[in-house]
Amino acid sequence: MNSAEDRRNIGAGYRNGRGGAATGSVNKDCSPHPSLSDSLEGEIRAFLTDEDELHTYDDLTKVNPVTPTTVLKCLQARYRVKVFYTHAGCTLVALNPFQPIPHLYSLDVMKQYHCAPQPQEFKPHIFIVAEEAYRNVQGQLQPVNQSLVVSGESGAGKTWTSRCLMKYYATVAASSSVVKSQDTVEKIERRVLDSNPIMEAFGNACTLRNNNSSRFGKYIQLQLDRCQLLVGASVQTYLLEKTRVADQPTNERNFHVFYQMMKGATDEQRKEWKMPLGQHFVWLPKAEKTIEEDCFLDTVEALDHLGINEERQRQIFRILAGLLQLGNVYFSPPMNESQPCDVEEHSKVFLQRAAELLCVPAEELQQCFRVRTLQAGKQSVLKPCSQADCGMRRDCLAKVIYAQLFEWLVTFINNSICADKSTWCNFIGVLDVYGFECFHINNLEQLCINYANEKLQQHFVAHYLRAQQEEYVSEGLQWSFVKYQDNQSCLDLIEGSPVSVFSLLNEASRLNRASDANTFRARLEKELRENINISWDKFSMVPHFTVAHYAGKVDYHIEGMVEKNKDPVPPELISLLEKSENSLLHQIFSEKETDNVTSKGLSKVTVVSKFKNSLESLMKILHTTTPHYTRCIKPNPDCKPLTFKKEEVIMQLEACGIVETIHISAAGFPIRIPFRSFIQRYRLIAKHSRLKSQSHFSGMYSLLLCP
Ligand SMILES: Nc1ncnc2c1ncn2[C@@H]1O[C@H](COP(=O)(O)OP(=O)(O)OP(=O)(O)O)[C@@H](O)[C@H]1O
Repeated sequence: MNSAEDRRNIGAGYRNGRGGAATGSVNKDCSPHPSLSDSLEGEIRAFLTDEDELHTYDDLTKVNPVTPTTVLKCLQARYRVKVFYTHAGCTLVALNPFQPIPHLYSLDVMKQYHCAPQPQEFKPHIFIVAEEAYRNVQGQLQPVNQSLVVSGESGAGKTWTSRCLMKYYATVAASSSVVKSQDTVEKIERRVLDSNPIMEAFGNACTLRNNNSSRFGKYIQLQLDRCQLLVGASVQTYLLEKTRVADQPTNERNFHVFYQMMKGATDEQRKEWKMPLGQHFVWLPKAEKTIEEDCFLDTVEALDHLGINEERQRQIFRILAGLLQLGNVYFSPPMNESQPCDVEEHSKVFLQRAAELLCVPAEELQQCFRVRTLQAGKQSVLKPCSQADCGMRRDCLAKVIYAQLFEWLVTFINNSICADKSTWCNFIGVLDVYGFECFHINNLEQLCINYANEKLQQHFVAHYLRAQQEEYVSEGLQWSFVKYQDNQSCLDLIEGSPVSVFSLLNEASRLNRASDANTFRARLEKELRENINISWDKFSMVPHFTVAHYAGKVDYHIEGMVEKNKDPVPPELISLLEKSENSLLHQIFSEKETDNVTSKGLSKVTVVSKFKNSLESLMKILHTTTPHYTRCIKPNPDCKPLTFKKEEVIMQLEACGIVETIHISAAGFPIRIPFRSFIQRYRLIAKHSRLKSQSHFSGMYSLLLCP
């Protein structure tokens, strides 16, 4: 990876081209011409001299010259005086304060932005983005539906921002209600907002980078009726990191809900869940740590509001308690290899408790872990599992139960908050997906997460950086192209056809034998070595491949990747769960055959295929909406209040191409209205002007330069 300094130098070649579109004077200055770079250095120095002024730049398009250094300095100056939002052309940059700033998000502030004739004239704020999207729906300009894309790395503030947006709409889109009784409106807003604590309890966890890290992606569609009132919502989730249930990375925690139960249970519940105070659970690391999100009552209250009755809640918590018990079950190798493994003596009590809580016979549960049933023609043959296999089957049971329970909850939430299609006509979508991840060891989970980020970056590039410039050219405007980093070749590497990392992974997953990491690595190298985005460290002993993502290089370990992609569930486990006397568990596993779990326990669809399909559906939705981008920035890696680390920030700014965005925004035409709407709207005032004749317009849109 380049150092921050290197990248700063690359970026420093750009200059502000404000107002330059018409004259074609946008300088993409990548030339090493000494006099040019000298003069740029001079301009930068001159701009930075007036330090007291730097925080006043509400919109980075006004910075001159626009370079990574000048942009960074302005953001730093603003952060110092506790100004956290800044416009960057079409994007809003949100710096995480890492401390509560209540006055910034009060009801009064919401109302101010909502009621202002020109909210853009107010200080930059996430409410401007929210209000702009809302007014676009009111204005019915095509495309009417809106998407608010919130991106940034882990801990940057995406979930926080999404919650804030939802609260905004729950306030402004309901408070003007006169049509519905206060009761109904309150109920739907409340339900929509209550979906957050539930999904966060079950889908978020404390990681090294964020105490409340979302371990899944979500797109929330807020449904608006003809009067732009919030009448419902629906949630689409993406790729829950279910491995965390049975395997928590060092110094990280399991999903919040387990800690909430452990800390918030009443004596009676403790007894029911077989969770005595002080009991150690292997799958509950760092239980001594207390965080804000450990509040069990909030989750229960939200479950109540969403209409999950007491009995259902009991079933949910019993299942979760059963999973915790499973984590304490260990196996020892048998004396004789032809015999199944033994459950370790001190584990037996946990196996018994798990069986009771999951409402399945303990004997059968034990058998499922220790013995595999093989089909030989019409005959079934029983084969003892190795010690490692027993552990894998235990983990697999926990993961499949947790993932299906999460899915059931999301479906329940949707049934509870989704409005009837006849009652809503437009929507505002809020997208909050996990940020780009690069750990010491990365595997399939990180590959999928980073692939999702590549897709979103591509959407931004295609929608804004490329399409906008192409449009100026097609409109016959004089425009010199601003260079940007296009990530298409990285996407081709990951998902392209006929050969890509995903296609090769799927090919290896289809083979009916255990995969070998070195063989897979050799296959990748043979097929993909031409692609500039993939490389290998020749001296590494660990089978891996390195992908150059738009946000940086990531090494992926291959060991276990193919198995993860298959995500097989032994059929015995599913058959056992179908028999559970916990009616929720029984319902989850017997009512429907999900994509990945069939009654035969086999995976029909690989993880990457399923993920790719769900992302493609998301992209289709995004393409039919008007997007609004918010880039959340994490000012320091330690989540310390009001601490701004330049190196951290510059890397994030560069990764999302903020300088290029500012250039294009500054030089371009920020307002675009389709001709038909433009003429409809302004015909009246143009009686004698050329507007009457469409022949004067060559392109699709009226492009307006802001003053
Ligand atoms: N505008 C804000 N005001 C105050 N605190 C904030 C704000 N935005 C974020 N935070 C703080 O930063 C923490 C991390 O934010 P958040 O959980 O939204 O990050 P994220 O980008 O969603 O991370 P991940 O990708 O790991 O889910 C929050 O828990 C909150 O404490």
